[in-house]
Amino acid sequence: MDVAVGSTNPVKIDAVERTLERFDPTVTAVAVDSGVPEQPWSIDETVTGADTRARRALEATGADYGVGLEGGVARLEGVPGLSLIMWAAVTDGERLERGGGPTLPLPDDVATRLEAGAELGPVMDDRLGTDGIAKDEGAAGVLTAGLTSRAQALGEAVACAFGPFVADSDRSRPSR
Ligand SMILES: O=c1[nH]c(=O)c2ncn([C@@H]3O[C@H](COP(=O)(O)OP(=O)(O)OP(=O)(O)O)[C@@H](O)[C@H]3O)c2[nH]1
Ligand SMILES: [Mg+2]
Repeated sequence: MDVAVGSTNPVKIDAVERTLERFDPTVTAVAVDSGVPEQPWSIDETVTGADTRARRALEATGADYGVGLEGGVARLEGVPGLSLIMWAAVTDGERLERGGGPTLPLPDDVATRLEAGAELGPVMDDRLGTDGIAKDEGAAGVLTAGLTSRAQALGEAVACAFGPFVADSDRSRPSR
């Protein structure tokens, strides 16, 4: 199975490789433009970024599947404060399916800086004195003290978006 990922961020490649391990995939990283701002600010923008990355990765390679992963922030109805969200899109060139990853609360000082126009990765680096945390454990790892990691969190989104292509549709349908 050939899978093209619309990013060169190693953490996104890792998320796809570890999630699809059972299919022994050949995973190719493709630099594409997400078509949305570097820091998406809504579910809509985040999902659109994931969709565009998936389509462009597939177009650029002719792989079996294109995968797009996008991180964003959003104020969610019923959830106080600013949330970190992540979405995946998978396409085989005909259909496109989407899946969401975990949602994390962002600390108020981080939210304030994002509201002023900053991007999450650099804000986290500045706060921690690190360089490139988004390519490593990510905000998801830091804000959970390692209980999850960015690769693991993104992997859940990949699994949910990939499911419709590989699940047995009869068995996955609820029986009645
Ligand atoms: O979903 C996430 N989970 C995390 O744990 C995390 N830690 C940092 N960020 C930041 O979120 C912004 C958009 O992310 P993003 O999808 O554009 O990724 P990216 O910029 O790292 O890679 P890419 O654009 O080269 O593919 C960027 O500022 C990332 O640094 C995370 N996003
Ligand atoms: Mg980015």
